[in-house]
Amino acid sequence: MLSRRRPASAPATPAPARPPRDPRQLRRVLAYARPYRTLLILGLIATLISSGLNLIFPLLFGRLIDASFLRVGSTDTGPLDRTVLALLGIFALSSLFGAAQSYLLAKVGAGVVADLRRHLFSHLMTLSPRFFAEHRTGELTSRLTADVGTVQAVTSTALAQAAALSFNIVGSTTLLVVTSPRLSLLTLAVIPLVIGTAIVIGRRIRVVSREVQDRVAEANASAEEAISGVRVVQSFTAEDTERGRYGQGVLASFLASLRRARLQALMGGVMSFLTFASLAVVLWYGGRLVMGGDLSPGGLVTFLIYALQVGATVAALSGLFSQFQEALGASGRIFELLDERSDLPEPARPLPLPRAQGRVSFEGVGFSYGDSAVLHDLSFDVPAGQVVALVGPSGAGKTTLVSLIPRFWDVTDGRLRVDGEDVRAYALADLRAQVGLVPQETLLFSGSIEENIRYGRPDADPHEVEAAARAANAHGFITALPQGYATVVGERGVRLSGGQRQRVAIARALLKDPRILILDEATSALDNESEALVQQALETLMRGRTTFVIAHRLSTVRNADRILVMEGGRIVQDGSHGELMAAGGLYRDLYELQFRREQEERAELVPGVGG
Ligand SMILES: Nc1ncnc2c1ncn2[C@@H]1O[C@H](COP(=O)(O)OP(=O)(O)OP(=O)(O)O)[C@@H](O)[C@H]1O
Repeated sequence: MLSRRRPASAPATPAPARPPRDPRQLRRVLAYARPYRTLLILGLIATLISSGLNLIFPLLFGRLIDASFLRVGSTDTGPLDRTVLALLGIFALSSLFGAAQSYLLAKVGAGVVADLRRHLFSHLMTLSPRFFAEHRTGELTSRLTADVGTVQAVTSTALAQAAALSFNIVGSTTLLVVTSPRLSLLTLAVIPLVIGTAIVIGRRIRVVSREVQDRVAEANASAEEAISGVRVVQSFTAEDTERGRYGQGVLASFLASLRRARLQALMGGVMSFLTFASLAVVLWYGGRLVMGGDLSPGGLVTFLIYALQVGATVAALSGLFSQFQEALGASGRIFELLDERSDLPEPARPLPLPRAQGRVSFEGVGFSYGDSAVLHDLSFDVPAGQVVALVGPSGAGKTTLVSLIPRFWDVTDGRLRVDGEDVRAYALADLRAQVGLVPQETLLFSGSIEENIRYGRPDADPHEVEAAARAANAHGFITALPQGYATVVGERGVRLSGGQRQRVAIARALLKDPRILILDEATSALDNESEALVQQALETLMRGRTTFVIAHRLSTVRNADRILVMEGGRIVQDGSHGELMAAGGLYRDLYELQFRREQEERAELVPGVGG
């Protein structure tokens, strides 16, 4: 793609600013659960029923104890039998509702995650190259996977759990007090201690959790770069460098995870100590009440179970609290992306552009990437159908110039017109539908060759696909493949040669039939036969279209209607090959340096060709 090249000076991914952890975000997250509200409410009801049932069983347990232990020697097992039956019934119902809850809520969670991922991805697709120059791919995919996953729980299980736990805590505390007010006072004294610990340690855990996520995202980003550029890595035998880079990322996330694990262990330890210590105290004091005849043994058991329930509920609530906080962090990062707006504004009332003629005019165009001015005061007019070659030293701004035409970037100064109207007056999609792009490095998507050719016009019929492939000199090699047009090409079309990939890309552009064409000529040499086929295909493609070609080959330059010579972001020469040769200057220098050699090599390779 035109925006592919990121020079060394391009801004590295800035350290992500901490997104505001605004509790209002939760409402935004919950909005994603809205389409599933029926399921959510059913899940909530199931949760409440099952936790309500859980409130009854300690009572029955107490009764069970009194019905057996206090009746040593009695033969009437009736009360015991009935109590056990009731217990079994309650367990059965509670498990049933528990299962219903878990399924219903999982369904909500999965639905929310799917929607959020789709939404986030579709939003990312609207953003401009500027955004992608500032964010690393791995970081973005990590938002799509890890962060969305973190948010999932909140919209489903965590929400229901919070409701159930709150219900539970009110219920079991009330029953606790009813069972024994004096014991309750003692037990409830522990609770502030538990909550205090949970808040203090929980806050640290949240900070560290966020760090874990950040480190994982960074490690992902470097893995992604190394994997997608594995050939470059291997060709530079830079495996160790990459191993080191990724290893460091993994180490950082490992260390952060360890810190989190330590805090979690501390929290768990403190909590369980508090739980068991208060249990011991309750047993001690409760035992004295039973000895004094103020409480039955069954009553003490009932009390103990309620007390345990209260403790467990408080612990669960604190866990839930940190889960909510984590989700708040993750949703912050997600909404940060969702709030990112493309810096390419769409006109409120776009001009229609059914089929452009293809006239392109630059009027005093200037362009800066951020603060660095790259193009200065460019003015020229290209009539429809003309072939313009752009030549100039590296970094002169050729790629930048052509990427203004489909509005990958907007001009900073002046005006760029297509068919006499400012490009910003058209709908972006309409404008881009008129512009075809054949980049230097062909990107084929994973899928069949046919799908790849059809990419720019999904509704094309198979005949049109074939006609485009024929015109691009690709039909021959495609039909020679075992599966023909249905042959699946790898992630980056690795199973095709460079020249074949280019011809598929040319077929793709032909099928789209754009009025304006941008070619970034490949610099890497193809063998002569392949090059001739590609060249021929390109000529077919250029026919009748306004073409801008970033030219690296002499033949392209010489056949162009017009050559724009760029240097330092300005057009320094403008004319045909003959005119520019006659005029002398940069073009002739470039010609002598760059193209003359090509000409000579050719002459040596193929006697009689060249000249
Ligand atoms: N995304 C970007 N952010 C910041 N600066 C950029 C960006 N892309 C290009 N530049 C800078 O803009 C200048 C022009 O780059 P451009 O790629 O347009 O040159 P070019 O003539 O196409 O070079 P080449 O022939 O090497 O491809 C260079 O100095 C480059 O460093």
